[in-house]
Amino acid sequence: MTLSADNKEHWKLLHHIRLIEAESGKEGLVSTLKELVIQATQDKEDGDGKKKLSSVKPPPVYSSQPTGLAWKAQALVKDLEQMFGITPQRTNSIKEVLSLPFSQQKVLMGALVERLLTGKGAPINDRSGTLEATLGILDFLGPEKKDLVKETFDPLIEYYYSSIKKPYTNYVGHSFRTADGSYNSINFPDVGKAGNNYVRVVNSFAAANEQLPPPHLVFERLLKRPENHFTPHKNGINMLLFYLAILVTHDLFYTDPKNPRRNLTSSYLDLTDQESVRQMKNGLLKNDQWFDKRLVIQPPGVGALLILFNRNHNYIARQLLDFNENGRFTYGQGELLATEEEQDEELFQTARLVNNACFANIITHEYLRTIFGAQQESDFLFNPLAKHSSPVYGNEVSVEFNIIYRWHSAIGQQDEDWLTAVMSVLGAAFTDTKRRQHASMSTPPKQKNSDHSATGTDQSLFDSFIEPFNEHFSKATKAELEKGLPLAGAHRDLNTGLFDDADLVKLLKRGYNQVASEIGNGLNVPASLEHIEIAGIKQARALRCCYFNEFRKFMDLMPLKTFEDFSEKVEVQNALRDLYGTPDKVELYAGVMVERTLQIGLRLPYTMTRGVLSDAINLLQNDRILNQEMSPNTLTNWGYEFSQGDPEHFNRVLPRMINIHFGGAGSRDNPIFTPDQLKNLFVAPQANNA
Ligand code: HEM
Ligand SMILES: [Ca+2]
Repeated sequence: MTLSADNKEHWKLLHHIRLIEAESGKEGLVSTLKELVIQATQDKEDGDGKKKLSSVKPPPVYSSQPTGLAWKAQALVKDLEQMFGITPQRTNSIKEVLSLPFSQQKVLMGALVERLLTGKGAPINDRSGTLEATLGILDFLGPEKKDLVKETFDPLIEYYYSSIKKPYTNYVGHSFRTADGSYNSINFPDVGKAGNNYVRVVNSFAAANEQLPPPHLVFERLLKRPENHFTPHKNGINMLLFYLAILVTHDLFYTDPKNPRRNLTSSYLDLTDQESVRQMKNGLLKNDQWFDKRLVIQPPGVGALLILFNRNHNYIARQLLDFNENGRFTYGQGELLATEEEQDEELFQTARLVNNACFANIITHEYLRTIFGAQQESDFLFNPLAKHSSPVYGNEVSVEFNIIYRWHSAIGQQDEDWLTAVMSVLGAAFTDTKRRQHASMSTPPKQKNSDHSATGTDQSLFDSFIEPFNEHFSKATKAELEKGLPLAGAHRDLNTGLFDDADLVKLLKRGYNQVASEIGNGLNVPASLEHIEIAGIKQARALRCCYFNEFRKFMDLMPLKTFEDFSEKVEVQNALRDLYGTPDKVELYAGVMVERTLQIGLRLPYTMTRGVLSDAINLLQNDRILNQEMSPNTLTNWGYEFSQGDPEHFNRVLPRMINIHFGGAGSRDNPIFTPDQLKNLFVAPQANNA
């Protein structure tokens, strides 16, 4: 009998053999295997007349298709198995394999082992008999075949070993976040912890610029928005998006007023610092309260948005206890939780993670989509968490990202006016603060990367602002202030401490209706931020940040060669020339702010975009909790389901949160946001209709 291309089975086999031969470079395989097939066919015809080659079943359809050599080997081995009947029962066929020259045995065994290992991305069918076949063959090998055993088994040992990743990244009992962000990485528990120094990502090796321009000139000539020169955002992005951005940046950056190298908050998107506003009962937070006093001078819509998360936490905690899945929140004798305190802790931590999952949902479904210019109701989803990673190192924010995340140029007209008013009241206190801060920059750098002596976050600086601020802007009564920090334009119920839903919605709407400013090209930062920006420039210098072009090179971007490449505004090009002389001497702070912008979505300057995306992906993928604990197992079935968003809104959770938590402000006939508005919350309505 000869192999014939007319016979479907033969043809298929020959085809596989040729492919394997071509890819493996093992010449002579075809002829040897041909002989084998002939023998096998005769064997079948002789020994078992009913079973003709043509009656051999075609290879099964694999539910998932591995690619490349692995797939071909898989198909080949399947065919060979069926023809030879290589099973532990068919020892004759195995002997035939062993009678092959050594080089061909290796190829055949290699194909079998490869078949065992073709799980990359596609699940392995462990019922295929391949393991039995391989072991069946090895069973026959005497000591003279030990090389073949080794070649067959080495990859298997390596394979079995490597399916459990080292170092271990998760321990039982570490499902919850710690208050200060430590132990996010089990292996490097200090990484990303509140109180650490900023990381330096880009080392500078260029000569220092000994003629740095005075910071006030950098602000004046490159950053400051000239009076009455507001440029509305060309894609109509509204301030609500930037309120969300402010929550993100406040969660990641909180420079110690006494030490510009140090970050007082954790480097994870974990809605940090909630411990101090806990009720310490039933896992609840105090009504409409938050910890971070820095938010008081922000546009009040930022506080309203944060309250949305506070209310979300309490809603989640109540639901968790209500459902009490598998009795996991019951306490008492014979229960998992012994005391009411343990119940509070378990509920608090679980609710915190569900809330955190909602925050992550909003980052991927609203924030990143907007940055990229996709509609929120869209199939496009840029989700760095989609494939669960096994983060070893954790995340630590850097001085570079602190700079490229300062989007003060985006501030809209209404919020600019608000800030001008705030600064005119608090200005003196603020400037004074900054002066003290600068004095501390001249102290010699600490060698250690964190200061463990600090306990908690010192907010005393902001305490002095609260009273004059309240007097001028929120006008909360003493009784109201006892219920929590003030918010301009909103009042608390004296019994519950809750703000009025309608007040909060008004504040959110102020952001929703307000078009932001263009961000890049320079000359867009409101004048009232002068002191804040100057402090930022000085901080970047004190921390010896790299040059703008060094940062670009680090990010694999072409350095800019001319000042025309920087900004489209001629006055900015000229100012850069006057202040820095040559493009390579432009400092990172100024460079990222004045650069030309992408045309889509948020229209961020190019280098900022590149940096922010690298940062965001590292932030999300290096967070153990976001990668490994966002499951029904940790969040409960209900909690997980809730955090996955509303299928009717492309799995966004934000519309549901607004309707549940600010529900008192709307009705069926007069919803808080119309269905159309809900589809795109981050484009101002006037721009949306344009
Ligand atoms: C809308 C009104 C805003 C106000 C009133 C405001 C105010 C401030 C103030 C006062 C500081 C200095 C804090 C200090 O040095 O102690 C600051 C820093 C900062 N701002 Fe803003 N900001 C606003 C918007 C934004 C936006 C939209 C972003 C970007 C998403 C942003 C990102 C940052 C960052 C990253 C810092 C550095 C934080 C640190 O190092 O602690 N800000 N801002
Ligand atoms: Ca944080």
